Amino acid sequence: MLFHVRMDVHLPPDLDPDARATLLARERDRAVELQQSGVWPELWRIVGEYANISIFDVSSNDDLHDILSSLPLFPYMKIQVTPLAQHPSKV
Ligand SMILES: O=C(O)CC1=CCC(=O)O1
Repeated sequence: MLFHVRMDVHLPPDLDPDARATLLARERDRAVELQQSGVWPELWRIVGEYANISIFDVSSNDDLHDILSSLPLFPYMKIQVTPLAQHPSKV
């Protein structure tokens, strides 16, 4: 099952710089792990925003929820999920 996911990151402005760096490194490691496993085939920065557009390829809604909530930045992101289906005109 494919899902289009938009993640908007809202880190607290007063977050300790070391804690911020550690959090972002953990997020990157987890994102790389999920990309290498094949469940996160697309990850794009939205120009001019601290946000991304991603495609996830997972087995269920629950699987996607578990994956998104495993992200270290999950507490600091607004996430919008759009389930995708086949388009009849796609060649
Ligand atoms: O920077 C972002 O868009 C949030 C994020 C998701 C995966 C990652 O490495 O950063």
